[in-house]
Amino acid sequence: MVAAPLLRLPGSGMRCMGSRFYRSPINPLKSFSGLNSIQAQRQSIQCFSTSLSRWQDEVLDRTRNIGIIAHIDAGKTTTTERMLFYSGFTRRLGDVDEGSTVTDFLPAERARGITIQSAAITFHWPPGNVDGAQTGARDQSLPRSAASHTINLIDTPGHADFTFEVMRSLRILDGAVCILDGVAGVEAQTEKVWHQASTYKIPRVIYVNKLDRDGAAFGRTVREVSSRLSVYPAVCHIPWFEGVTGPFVGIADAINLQALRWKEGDDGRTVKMMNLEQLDAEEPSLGQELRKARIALVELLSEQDETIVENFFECDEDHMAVSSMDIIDSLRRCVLDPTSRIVPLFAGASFRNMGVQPLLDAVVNLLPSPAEASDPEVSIGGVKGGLRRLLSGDLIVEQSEKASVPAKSKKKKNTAPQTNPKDAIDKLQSCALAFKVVNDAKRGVLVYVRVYSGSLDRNSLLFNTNLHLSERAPRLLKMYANDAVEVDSIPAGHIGVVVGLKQARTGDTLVSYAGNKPTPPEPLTSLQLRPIEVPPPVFFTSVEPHSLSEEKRMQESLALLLREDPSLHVSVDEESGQTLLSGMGELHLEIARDRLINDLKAKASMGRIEIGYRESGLGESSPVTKIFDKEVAGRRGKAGCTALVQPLNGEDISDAAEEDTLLAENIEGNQIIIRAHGLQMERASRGEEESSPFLPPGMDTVTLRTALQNGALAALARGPQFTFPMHNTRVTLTINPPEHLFGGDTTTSALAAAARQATSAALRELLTGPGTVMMEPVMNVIISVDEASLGSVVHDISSSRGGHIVSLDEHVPIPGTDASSTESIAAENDLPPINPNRVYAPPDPFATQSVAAEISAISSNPRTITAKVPLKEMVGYLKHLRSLTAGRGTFVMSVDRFENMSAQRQKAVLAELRGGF
Ligand SMILES: Nc1nc2c(ncn2[C@@H]2O[C@H](COP(=O)(O)OP(=O)(O)OP(=O)(O)O)[C@@H](O)[C@H]2O)c(=O)[nH]1
Repeated sequence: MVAAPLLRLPGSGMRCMGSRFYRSPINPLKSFSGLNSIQAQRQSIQCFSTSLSRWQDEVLDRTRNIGIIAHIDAGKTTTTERMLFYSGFTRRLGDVDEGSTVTDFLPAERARGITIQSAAITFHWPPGNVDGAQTGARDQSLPRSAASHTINLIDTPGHADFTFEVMRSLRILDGAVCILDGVAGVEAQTEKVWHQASTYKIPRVIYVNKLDRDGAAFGRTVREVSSRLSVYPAVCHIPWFEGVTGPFVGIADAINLQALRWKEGDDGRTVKMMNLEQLDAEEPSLGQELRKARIALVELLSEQDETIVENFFECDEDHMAVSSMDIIDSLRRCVLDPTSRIVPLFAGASFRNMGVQPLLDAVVNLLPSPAEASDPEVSIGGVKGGLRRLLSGDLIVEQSEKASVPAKSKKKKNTAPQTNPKDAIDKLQSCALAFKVVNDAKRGVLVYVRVYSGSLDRNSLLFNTNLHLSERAPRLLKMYANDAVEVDSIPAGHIGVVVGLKQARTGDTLVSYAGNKPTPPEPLTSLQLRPIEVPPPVFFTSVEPHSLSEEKRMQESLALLLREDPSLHVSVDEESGQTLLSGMGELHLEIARDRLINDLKAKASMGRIEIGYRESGLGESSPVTKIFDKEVAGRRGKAGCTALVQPLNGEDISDAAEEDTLLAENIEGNQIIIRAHGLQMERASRGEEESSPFLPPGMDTVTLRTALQNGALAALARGPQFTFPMHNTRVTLTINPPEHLFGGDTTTSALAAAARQATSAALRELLTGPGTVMMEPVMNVIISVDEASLGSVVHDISSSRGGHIVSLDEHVPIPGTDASSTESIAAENDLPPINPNRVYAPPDPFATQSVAAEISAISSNPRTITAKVPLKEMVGYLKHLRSLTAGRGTFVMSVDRFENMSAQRQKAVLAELRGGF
């Protein structure tokens, strides 16, 4: 008996899902009426300024900046495509396998069927416009999904090579949907991204996808969530398998006590919905299970949330009688509470067009608006804290106190004069993070920004605190995947695009400020939003232009690639003149090659992808002085300096700072110290350094410093024995002005050349003295396996691959991705483990007795191996792991550090390199 007609709602039918099914008591169209719009207009005329800010607050309240995170292939792109379709954004369903998706729009992404770049897309859910006509105080008796919301969706890549890209996207999200593959369960990459999201305290909901596939095990996945992600899954949906063991046809919803059945083979807009009684008639066992799920949900929430306990008592302790609104509110409180371990969990099969609309409702109902999101971390002049504290002035006061205490041995004269810190913060007009740079064939370079405070206006001057330069923002856009709408400003909490910036790179902080000075007042110049560390590259390849005339074009394209992706590095081998591109993984470089050659049309070819070994000195050189005196490009240049190289044994940078230190910096695994004895700087009346009798006319200390640093870096790029870049090396350059500077003859190129020659000579000196050693990248590897394969995997790692096991079943922080993740994982580790057998999960219909036993062994006891293994031994490991674990094993890895190689290993690797792989 069919209890409710198959629904095909009028028009596109797309609005119906998000709205009508889940905000049952109202007519969704009513709140969008023209009458409301006229009233809103009148109100805005009466009290423009207050209503404008209220309007902005309301718009912000109806905004969600969310991301989708998951293991590779869990179905992020497929789910995103459905979201775009149901929201009315696209008219047809994109297909990853056909290469017709909206979000993976780069040719390389379409060809490979994977997401490489994050794309930010804006759409509305439920469909409609979020404008003044709709805003107004929210009707508290209705879920938020009763009104249209703006969703800015960042599609993040899932492959481990793009971890940096994931981190970059994560820090601008206010909430996230974590997609799990219902067959594979919780995978290694999921765990990694999950912990990274915990670092930024991002509220999450979980979506178990692919429930239509053979072997899908929803119950097992739920239990894995508790044991491996260390959270309590609040099961809001349970899957509906027709006749218990038949195909997946829909979901039963424990929040609203109803079931949704999608029409088979349809585009997903036609849904049959039924209440509990109707479900009992159609699928009695599912009705019974739904009751159990509702009881479990209310019980779980009661453990965390006082209010739901009161609601429960008001309903005479009847779990079924608690209203769906009370449950949604309770879930929302738990999701937004950073101390809560409850995470709502939903079910679906995006590819079969099932489950996506209720997931969108969950995004709107449960994830935070930008105003509710956690305070983003900033650093300013060496002090870290929340942006809100900065804006209140507290953080900047703390910073100025710190800056005014002179470091014991630090030279004070380089610090710029400080304005009153409160004045500086008053001058801050907006603060934004450039989270993505994309080269668009039609529109040029697009810089995606998330605005955190104030409003980024068209034509404003933006100071880039990473590059220390200002750029004007000539055009602003709101992006809709590949399409764009021009706007005058991007307010706080929103995501948009700045067109026309020539320098800004991914990850840079941009600030605008009052006044017309070229730089903002100190210490705003050092303001950084959510800084992240770029891990060192471990693979490299050479890039060769097809002809000399193509060289310039190739270098421009490489520069653009680097703006897009700061985890790529370009260096030039001084001796061979070869350009080397290095990155995080083989796939990372392959994609870079595709981008360079196919998308940016550089006429160049790339060599073999190789492991990036390093070289390091085994002792100290003696000081080497070089005077460069040559004519370069028709101009005489003369400069000198003394270089000393030493191995770096974990010394802190501050150990090196002395009275005459011009620079002390850690760069790419090395340390550069520059000293200038007796430069005799003269100061201007304002206290700033002005000139020195030794400095050539027009040259300041910054130029001097940069030239010397560049010279040292060029020399460090090539080790004296093995030609690999130097690592773990401290270079100290000393300038004695009367001996090394020669007035007008001292050019920046002469300074750089002198620094390079002196450093290279000091490095060569090592060969006749203590010698050098090759270093190799050693990876921190986390492998997930089942109990049965544990022994063989451990044996393989420790005997065949020369790795050593660090721990079993413990989360070890992954260095190199983010410093603070160490704390967050440690904090997560401190939480008591959750017993998966005490977590509610519906039975898996396809589990036979033996399969069930195996599943329970896996889910109650999945094993995690943490090991340190040389990268060389990990090339092609996935295939091997799969064969050892009957396809179930997964792993993630990141660079731990570079380690000295034994003489024997060094010999073997060199022989292999000479003979080719
Ligand atoms: N059977 C089934 N297949 C699905 C489902 N969702 C996605 N897929 C398939 O799974 C594969 C991976 O899907 P994607 O959407 O590209 O996954 P992704 O997570 O975006 O992958 P990356 O971008 O590479 O990280 C594709 O072949 C999809 O067709 C589903 O619900 N059921």
